[in-house]
Amino acid sequence: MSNPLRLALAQFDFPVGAVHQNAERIAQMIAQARDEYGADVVLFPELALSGYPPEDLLLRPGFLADCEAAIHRIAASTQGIVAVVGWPQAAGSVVYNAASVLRDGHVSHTYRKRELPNYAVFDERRYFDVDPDREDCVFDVDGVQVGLIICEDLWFPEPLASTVAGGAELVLVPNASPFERDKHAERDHLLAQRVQETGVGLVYLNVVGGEDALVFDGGSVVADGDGTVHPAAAAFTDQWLVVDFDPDSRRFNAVEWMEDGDESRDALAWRAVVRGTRDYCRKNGFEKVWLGLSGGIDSSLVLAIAVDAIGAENVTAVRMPSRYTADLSNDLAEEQCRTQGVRLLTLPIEKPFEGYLDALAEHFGDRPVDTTEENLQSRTRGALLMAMSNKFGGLLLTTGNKSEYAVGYATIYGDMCGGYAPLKDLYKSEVFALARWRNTVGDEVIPQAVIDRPPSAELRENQKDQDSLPPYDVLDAILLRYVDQEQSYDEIVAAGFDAATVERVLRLVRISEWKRHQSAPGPKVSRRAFGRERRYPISNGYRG
Ligand SMILES: NC(=O)c1ccc[n+]([C@@H]2O[C@H](COP(=O)([O-])OP(=O)(O)OC[C@H]3O[C@@H](n4cnc5c(N)ncnc54)[C@H](O)[C@@H]3O)[C@@H](O)[C@H]2O)c1
Ligand SMILES: Nc1ncnc2c1ncn2[C@@H]1O[C@H](COP(=O)(O)O)[C@@H](O)[C@H]1O
Ligand SMILES: N[C@@H](CCC(=O)O)C(=O)O
Ligand SMILES: O=P(O)(O)OP(=O)(O)O
Repeated sequence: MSNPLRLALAQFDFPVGAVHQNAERIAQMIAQARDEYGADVVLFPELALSGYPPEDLLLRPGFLADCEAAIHRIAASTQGIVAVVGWPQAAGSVVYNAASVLRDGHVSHTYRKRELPNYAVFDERRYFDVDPDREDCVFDVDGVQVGLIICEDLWFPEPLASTVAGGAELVLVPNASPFERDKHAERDHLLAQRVQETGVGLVYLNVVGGEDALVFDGGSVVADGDGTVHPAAAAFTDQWLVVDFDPDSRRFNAVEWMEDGDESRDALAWRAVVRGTRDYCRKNGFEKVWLGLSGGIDSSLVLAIAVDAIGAENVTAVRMPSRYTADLSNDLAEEQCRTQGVRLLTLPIEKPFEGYLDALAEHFGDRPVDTTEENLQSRTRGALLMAMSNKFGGLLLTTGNKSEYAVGYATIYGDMCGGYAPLKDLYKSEVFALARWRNTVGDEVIPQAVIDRPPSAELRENQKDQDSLPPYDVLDAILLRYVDQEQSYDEIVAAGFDAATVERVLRLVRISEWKRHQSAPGPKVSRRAFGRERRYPISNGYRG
């Protein structure tokens, strides 16, 4: 009979680039895991020391040297416990995505990741090398053989199989796996499969927190050697997870483990956009946010996200009526702010808009009114909102959704003004669904009338989105196939969509690439987000 091994897993946020602060925190956490939880082993997420993804910071020799110095400082303070810490390890002219085993004041082992993800949001081969020796990492902790692999290694059978062949009874897997709707089920399936292949106990620890356009959900999990995958830890929640591993049965027993209350797709998506917004503000030094509130669904949802993210007292909504703004728009904006306790300012745009028109009149002559004047209203709002954020501080949130970004249905330097776009990776149909879901939790923060009214830019008399775009259910279905699933024009038409509509939508997506290149970041929620994941050329001759 062997004694159980106590493991403390640090499901926390380790901000990118904050090497010194991360190192200090990691050292404190190691002591806490030992003293408060009596842990034998404490595990940190992938590249916890540098944060993930450190991107081109990895090209700076000084950054790599700081990481190396920090890992040795942490090691020197590690006594009475084994700590596993992820960091970027430079060795001559190459860099490894590494995790080191720290104990008794020194680095006892360093494992180098073998499978470097280079797809979707990942570009690890730009920065890291694979060690040609591909050595496994297995170390002894109180008679238990503990193995170590890193994130993508688990998605291939070989690294785990060879670690187990090297004697591991328990394998630690630190991760930096960004949130994506539907990924949880895939992860659980993967873990079950690997455990069934090897019979080893598996610890999957994921980092948590928003980092620009990525949000890491945590959602860490352990799997027994007999194939049982335990319930995941609460997603988007910073917490210590403490488990005992029994080497005889190869089973885990939770000591401290908070699970999710609601793991539905909408609940997770909500928490992703809220966490992404909160962490973007926090990591960039913003306590307060601004937004233009129109009485439409997008700005209404962004308001609710902002309130959940940083608190009603830190949000200012601005309604900015024009000659085309319906009374209902102004009333609904007021109702939302009242329900949520948000400060509402009113800044009519009529006068500055008139001023622009006057200034341009001589040059425009008798040219007919067109989208120029429509966009000018949006730009007037953008200029005023940026002025408010300049004068009083705070971040302007921009309210565009994935459907609008896809087809360029937004005014550049107008409503696209702003530093962060919470809805950027949610199609309009998903915006509606999420608004309905949010209303099921507590107060009805998005008035039903906002959900029911037809979307409108209100930039001309009686304007409706549907005058210029296909109905959103059709548009989003085409976009999902074209953008998220990489289907061709022929495939989409073969699926039953009207050929002329498909051609129009695909053309709009193509010609608005330049707008997306200039757009604010927003949290990835889907399998194929614009930005670092879907990188298309602006000048692009491909049709298909
Ligand atoms: N969400 C909404 O409901 C909403 C809000 C505002 C505007 N809108 C709509 O969005 C549309 C915006 O109109 P728009 O796109 O013609 O105006 P825009 O001003 O956003 O973009 C047009 C301008 O972009 C520039 N441009 C075009 N292609 C370019 C390229 N490849 N590289 C660099 N610059 C380039 C040109 O200078 C052109 O004047 C309008 O139909 C408006 O009603 C919708
Ligand atoms: N009347 C308005 N008051 C404040 N903010 C507004 C108003 N109209 C539009 N906005 C802002 O612009 C975006 C995009 O508007 P669409 O209605 O989608 O064109 C909106 O979300 C507000 O932030
Ligand atoms: N396939 C992995 C790769 C992550 C990584 O190696 O960082 C994921 O998405 O979770
Ligand atoms: O951007 P909003 O809030 O004005 O929503 P809609 O475009 O649906 O009117």
